[in-house]
Amino acid sequence: MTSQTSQKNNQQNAQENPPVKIRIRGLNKAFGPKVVLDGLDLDIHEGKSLVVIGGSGTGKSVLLKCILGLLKPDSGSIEIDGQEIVGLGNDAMEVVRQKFGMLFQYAALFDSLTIWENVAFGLMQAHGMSKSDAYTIAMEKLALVGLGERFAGKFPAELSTGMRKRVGLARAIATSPDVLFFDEPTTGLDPVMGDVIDQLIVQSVQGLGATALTISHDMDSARRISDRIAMLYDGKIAWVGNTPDLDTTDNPYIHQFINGLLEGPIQFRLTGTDRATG
Ligand SMILES: Nc1ncnc2c1ncn2[C@@H]1O[C@H](COP(=O)(O)OP(=O)(O)OP(=O)(O)O)[C@@H](O)[C@H]1O
Repeated sequence: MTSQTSQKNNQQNAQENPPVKIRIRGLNKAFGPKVVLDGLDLDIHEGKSLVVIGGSGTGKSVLLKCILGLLKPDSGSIEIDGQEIVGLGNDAMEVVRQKFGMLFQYAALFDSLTIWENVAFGLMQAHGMSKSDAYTIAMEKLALVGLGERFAGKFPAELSTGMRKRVGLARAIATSPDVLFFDEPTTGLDPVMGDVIDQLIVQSVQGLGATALTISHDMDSARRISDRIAMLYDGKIAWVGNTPDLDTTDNPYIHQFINGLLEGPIQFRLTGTDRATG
């Protein structure tokens, strides 16, 4: 093999298998007798967009909150850039969170702040930027999500749900974070606006070269925004793979979930109080 060929192969491998940005091993979380995460393992590769899918109450939000340091796992490991974050104190976790941008399910904007102030908030608070510099960046990010200057001075209550989501996205990318988290990004949106938000998410993640983790039960959206999909069931990852492989895998959990079938290994809960056992 020539050195050129070998270099090319190495580049290909590096593209296919970028380093792991977030490494989760043996993650456990229970609330009283209710086991939600049960020895969960997952790798999220740098610069890739991974969507965690799964039915209601399977623990997607609990997993996200553990990674964000908002919930303390009972045991297990979460490494971000090789740094263990389980057990970190508040101050140290705050420093880790500076790498993060987050779009919450209902955008979670501050009602009393204007649109540009919402976008600029993290730049000024966590990153100590001056008001005028933060304003300039906020306007750039708002323009990226299709919101012009005339929206800057409005308040969240004056905007539609879809526009608030765009503002939430502008805020999430304002600090040019390494890692972006999206919590059910299309919930509450009509299909057209859902599609628009998905496209903006893809553009934003690619534009920043960020690693993205999304939790969702909207399969159309999950397919649009992901490179990889992981399915959470019964406290563990029941399947993880490249998005195009969703349709060819013979994994029975994926087959049942994406086709919305009643028959299969997934046990549907009617009470919401007992843990699935299938
Ligand atoms: N703070 C808490 N205290 C007690 N139980 C909790 C707490 N947070 C989550 N749970 C329970 O953990 C389980 C998983 O919840 P979670 O919100 O992670 O599910 P989910 O997969 O995100 O569901 P959905 O798609 O409906 O949002 C649920 O049974 C929920 O009631």
